[in-house]
Amino acid sequence: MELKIYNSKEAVAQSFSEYLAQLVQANKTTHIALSGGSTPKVVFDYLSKNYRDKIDWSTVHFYWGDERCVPPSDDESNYKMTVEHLLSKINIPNTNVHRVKGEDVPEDEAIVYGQLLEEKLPINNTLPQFDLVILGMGDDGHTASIFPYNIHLWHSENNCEVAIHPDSGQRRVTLTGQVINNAKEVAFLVTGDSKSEKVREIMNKEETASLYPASLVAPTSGILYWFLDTSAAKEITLEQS
Ligand SMILES: O=C1O[C@H](COP(=O)(O)O)[C@@H](O)[C@H](O)[C@H]1O
Repeated sequence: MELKIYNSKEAVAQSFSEYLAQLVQANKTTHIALSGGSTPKVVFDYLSKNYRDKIDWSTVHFYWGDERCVPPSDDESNYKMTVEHLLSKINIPNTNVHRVKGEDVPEDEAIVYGQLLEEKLPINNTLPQFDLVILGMGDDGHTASIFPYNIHLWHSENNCEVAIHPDSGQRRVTLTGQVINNAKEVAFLVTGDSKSEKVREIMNKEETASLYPASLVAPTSGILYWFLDTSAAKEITLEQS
């Protein structure tokens, strides 16, 4: 695990964008699972402004680590956020964008999307393998759409599951642990004060950390990055990091 800490959200976006550009350049095709949330939005803005012509987007295929079960025109849609902040501003073929159909019946879409991953991605260790899974972490320690109260979904034998947001009751389709931990590389993007407690518990390997799905992210490849700003990282103790 590699911890990368920067002074601001913008500096996180800059560093992550450099990392992404190098990864794409090193591969003929790069399959990436995207995250929703506040930090990816800043990263997408940075990429669209600074890497519009510096990345060959035709070699990149985008998927989603989780999606809210709403139509793609809904403000809650992770796909819509990505279109507005990145996809509409770069030159990427539509055929390279593999969205979760949030408007379909969630239980059906979880199966369909799991099959799509098996068709589109290389299979390694009998499972679809992303080159990169980008993750956020909620204030409650959730990642993708696996929440502390339904942490058992992480261990599902399916590629995707339906999860329900604990407060809003909103249904979501989410990747499960077997696919996330099978990725070649996984990168968390986490910023802001409200994340610092959970970041500390996870980084310091405190007993409570096991309650949080984000603590279960441990790709078998061993390549895991946490891109943090100083606000999110402020409670990590030096000797533990
Ligand atoms: O609901 C979601 O939240 C998490 C974390 O988002 P953040 O705004 O707290 O950074 C995100 O990873 C996930 O994709 C999204 O659907």
